Amino acid sequence: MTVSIAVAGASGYAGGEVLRLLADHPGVEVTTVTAHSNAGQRLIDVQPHLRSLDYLTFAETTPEVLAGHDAVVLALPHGASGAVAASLPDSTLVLDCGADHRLTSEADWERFYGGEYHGAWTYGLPELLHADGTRHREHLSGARRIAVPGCNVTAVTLGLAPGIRSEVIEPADLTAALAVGPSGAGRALKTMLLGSELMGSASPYAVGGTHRHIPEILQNLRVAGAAHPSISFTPVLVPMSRGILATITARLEPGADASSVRSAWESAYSSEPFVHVLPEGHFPKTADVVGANTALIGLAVDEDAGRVVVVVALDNLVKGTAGAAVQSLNLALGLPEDLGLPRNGVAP
Ligand SMILES: NC(=O)C1=CN([C@@H]2O[C@H](COP(=O)(O)OP(=O)(O)OC[C@H]3O[C@@H](n4cnc5c(N)ncnc54)[C@H](OP(=O)(O)O)[C@@H]3O)[C@@H](O)[C@H]2O)C=CC1
Ligand SMILES: CC(=O)N[C@@H](CCC(=O)OP(=O)(O)O)C(=O)O
Repeated sequence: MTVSIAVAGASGYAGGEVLRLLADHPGVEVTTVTAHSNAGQRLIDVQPHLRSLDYLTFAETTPEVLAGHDAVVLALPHGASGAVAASLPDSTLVLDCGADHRLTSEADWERFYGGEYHGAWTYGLPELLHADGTRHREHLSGARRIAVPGCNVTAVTLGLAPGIRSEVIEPADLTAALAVGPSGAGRALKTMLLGSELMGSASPYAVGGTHRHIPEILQNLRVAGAAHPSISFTPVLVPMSRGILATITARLEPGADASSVRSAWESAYSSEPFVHVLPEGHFPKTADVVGANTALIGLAVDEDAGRVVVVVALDNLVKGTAGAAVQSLNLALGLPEDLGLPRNGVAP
C-alpha cells in the first residue's frame, strides 16, 4: 500500500529537502504540498531542482487541505505548526520539523521560544542512546506524532550520548562550538545579506548560553543518563550552503582513557546505518556528508587537557531535518528504517 503524504511549508528549505527524499522513496506518494506567500505557484517554479514532482502546485496551509492524508510533514516556522497539528486526526502520522513539540519543559519553551506551549511529542532521533542502553527507535514504532530534532541538537547529542551513557566523560562542563551553514536559517534569510556579509566571513551568533537549542540538547543528555548536564554552546555561521561541523569537548572521568573512550563510541554506533565513528586519527569534514543522511564522528583524547574531543559532521538539511523526518516516518509506519534514505553524499 502506498502512503499518501502532504508536506506543509514545502516552498522552504526543509520542506524542499523532505520532498527531495520522498520523491525517491518507494513506499510513499506526495499528493499535496502547501506554502504561504508562494501558495498558488507551481512547485517546480519555486523548487526547480525537484523535477519529478512537476505535477504539484502549492495550496494554502490549512487544516482542511492537510486532512485526509496518511501522513503530514510540517516544515513551518516555529509557532505555526501547533495549531495546524491540533486539528489533524489522531490516526494521521504527523511529523513536525519545527520546534513546537520538542521540549518537554514548558518553562524551557517559554524562556527560549515563547508563545503558546503545545506539549512534547515522541522525539525523532532513532539513534539516541537511553541510560538503560535501549535506543530511542523503540519509541518511534507506531508513533503518530513525532517531533523532528533541531539540526545542531542532532550533532551535539550524537556526539555526546555514548560518553555519557558509558560514564567515560563528565556531563557537566561540556563545550560545543559549531560551524554552521546559513541554510539552517531557512530561505527567509535575505539573499543579498548572504552575498555581501556572509561570504568571506565567519560570524558567531547566539553567544553566551542564549541559543534555543541548548535546552533540547540538555533534555537529550538527561535521557542518555546525565543527572545535571551543562554545556557552553556557540554556533558560528560560515560560508558553506549546508552543513554542521560540531567540535565538542568533555572532561574525562577519572580512570577513563583513550581505549575506553573509543570503545564507548564504537559500541554505541557499530550497528547504526547512519552514524559512523571514523578510525583513530580521522576526522570528518562537512563535505563528506552533503546530501547524505549520515553523521560522521571523529574522536580524540587530549591527554594534556584531560578532555575528550568529539568532532561531528552532518548535513543540516538531511540528517539534521528531512532525513531524520523520513527515518522516523519509516519507523512509525513499520517500513525498513533506511528506505529512501541516501547513505552516500555528493563530492566534490
Ligand atoms: N533549515 C534547516 O536546516 C532546518 C530547519 N528546521 C525547521 O524547519 C522549519 C522550516 O524551516 P526552513 O525550511 O529552514 O524555513 P524556510 O524559511 O526556508 O521555509 C519556511 C516555510 O514555511 C512557510 N511559511 C512562512 N511563514 C508562514 C506562516 N506564517 N504560516 C505558514 N507557513 C509559513 C514558507 O512559505 P512561503 O515561502 O511560501 O512564504 C515556507 O514554505 C522551521 O521550523 C525550522 O526551524 C529544522 C532543522 C533544520
Ligand atoms: C544558521 C542557523 O540559523 N541555523 C539555525 C538552525 C536551525 C535548526 O536546527 O532548526 P530549528 O530552527 O528547527 O531548531 C539556528 O542555529 O538556529
